[in-house]
Amino acid sequence: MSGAGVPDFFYREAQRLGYVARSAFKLLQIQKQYKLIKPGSSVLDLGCAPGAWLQVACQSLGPLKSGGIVVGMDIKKVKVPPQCDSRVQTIAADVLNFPRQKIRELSPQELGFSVILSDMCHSVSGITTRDAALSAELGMRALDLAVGQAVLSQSPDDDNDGGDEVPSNESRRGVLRHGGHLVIKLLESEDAQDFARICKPIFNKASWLRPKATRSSSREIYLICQGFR
Ligand SMILES: C[S@@+](CC[C@H](N)C(=O)[O-])C[C@H]1O[C@@H](n2cnc3c(N)ncnc32)[C@H](O)[C@@H]1O
Repeated sequence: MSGAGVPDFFYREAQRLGYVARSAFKLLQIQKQYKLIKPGSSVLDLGCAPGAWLQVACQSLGPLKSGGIVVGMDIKKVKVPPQCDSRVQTIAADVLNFPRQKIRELSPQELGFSVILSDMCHSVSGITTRDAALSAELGMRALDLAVGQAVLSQSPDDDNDGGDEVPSNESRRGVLRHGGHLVIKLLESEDAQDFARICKPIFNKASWLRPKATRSSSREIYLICQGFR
């Protein structure tokens, strides 16, 4: 629905095409422009409910015989939606607390994922600074899960003064494969700009996208990071 409660173009299109939510069109646009998911890709979809990105990710893998896998995680229980095949599985868990090693174990041969998508967000309170801080917390968890603390601690934005607990080997290693891609949803803010500063040196390319299906009232923006170094 649109903000005024009137079904908008993307809502009607989602219904017509069998997508469980209009958000499908955001990932469809990302796929059209960046072609991140390829036949055989292993995809981790963080914040996957109600499952529209699972549908688009599964379609992007191509026919069943091309292989690939899509693992969706959400704090809510998610039923694998229609149009998805046996390559899609979902897990109900809080991404902020779920152990990284358990996520790795869900990837093919425990080698990590080739694409990590984070569309996670809290329900918006309307308090701009609070919403931006919560969005940055979820975005930072996605980035940390993907690249690991070993990489983040080399970032010029890392403010670790040496007094923090030394991370275990496990937390130092991310679950994104080298050459892999990461998409993070954020709300526009100063914090969001820090993500680009951190990601530019550790990926071949990092760029911002505001998909056409984003509602005009929303401050959401996606950081598209390609080619993990
Ligand atoms: C905008 S929705 C995602 C829509 C989804 N990409 C789709 O197309 O169907 C954001 C999701 O993030 C989830 N979320 C928020 N915080 C989370 C957390 N800590 N762990 C897991 N999921 C979380 C919410 O439950 C919500 O379902």
